[in-house]
Amino acid sequence: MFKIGIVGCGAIGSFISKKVLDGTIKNTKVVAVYDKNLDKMEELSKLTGAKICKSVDDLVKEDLDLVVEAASVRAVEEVAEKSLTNKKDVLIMSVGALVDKNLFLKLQNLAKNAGKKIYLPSGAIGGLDAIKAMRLGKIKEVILKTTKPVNALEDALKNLGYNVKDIKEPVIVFEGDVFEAIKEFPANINVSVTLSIAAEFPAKVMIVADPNAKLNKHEVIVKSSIGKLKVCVENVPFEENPRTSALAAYSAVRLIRDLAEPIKVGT
Ligand SMILES: NC(=O)C1=CN([C@@H]2O[C@H](COP(=O)(O)OP(=O)(O)OC[C@H]3O[C@@H](n4cnc5c(N)ncnc54)[C@H](OP(=O)(O)O)[C@@H]3O)[C@@H](O)[C@H]2O)C=CC1
Ligand SMILES: O=C([O-])CC(=O)C(=O)O
Repeated sequence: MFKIGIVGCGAIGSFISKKVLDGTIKNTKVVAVYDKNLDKMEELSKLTGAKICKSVDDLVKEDLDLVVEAASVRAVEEVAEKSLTNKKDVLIMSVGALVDKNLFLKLQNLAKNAGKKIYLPSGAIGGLDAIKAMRLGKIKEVILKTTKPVNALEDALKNLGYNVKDIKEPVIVFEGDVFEAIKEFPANINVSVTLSIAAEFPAKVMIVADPNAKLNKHEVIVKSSIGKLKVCVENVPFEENPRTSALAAYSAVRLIRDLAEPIKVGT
């Protein structure tokens, strides 16, 4: 039996758990959960039978094959560092944290020394398989244009001083590099960091708030010496958390399920 611990019992953590329970992810059990939100943690524990942990320290001491971080950019350093130090593989959803080169290198070294893996799912975008291959040529430009409904961007927009009720037509609310993008939209644009890590090239990012949009749209463009890639995904958002695309959670489910598969498809 493959044993998982989950930090962050929100939309993605709960979805992964349901896919363990319904057998989409086979021979697997969610054995431990942790969340700073007690209600969500208790709810997920009730659903899965997993042990409620008092802290990340408690969770990583359990007998686990994989720790899933599905909490927040701010949680990543503690969760990943403690997982690897305690000889556990870790899957990171809040990939945005890895925009910090020092953290990226620290975790990479910890993983190497522990003989453990850090998994970064494709999340809410597509095309990383091709981009990773293109990277072996010369990457010239990486662009991500994200369009989300206004309510999906609400927290970040309020912090930036927008009165969200005044947004009546599509507005470009951000244009800049991946480093600024994840700082200003930490819960909305993790994908820009995943993309930049896959390409090993910093993405240019544009974020559009569209009051008429119903879907989370990500348009990825990569220009390289090997060719040009254009991928556009239009994702259904989660009801429980409209900031998050369903595809992001499905991508994590697929990654965990594939760990046990003998045949690997895609780069
Ligand atoms: N890689 C990708 O493509 C994508 C990544 N994401 C990222 O994945 C993560 C999970 O997303 P989602 O499930 O939708 O988010 P949710 O907000 O639905 O769930 C996150 C849960 O984690 C809790 N939490 C936050 N910080 C901590 C912490 N430091 N320690 C313990 N618990 C914590 C939250 O508590 P509370 O509610 O009290 O804040 C909440 O219960 C987010 O960081 C999100 O930005 C999302 C979509 C795509
Ligand atoms: O789910 C999405 O559409 C993307 C997202 O929130 C993120 O990358 O943080």
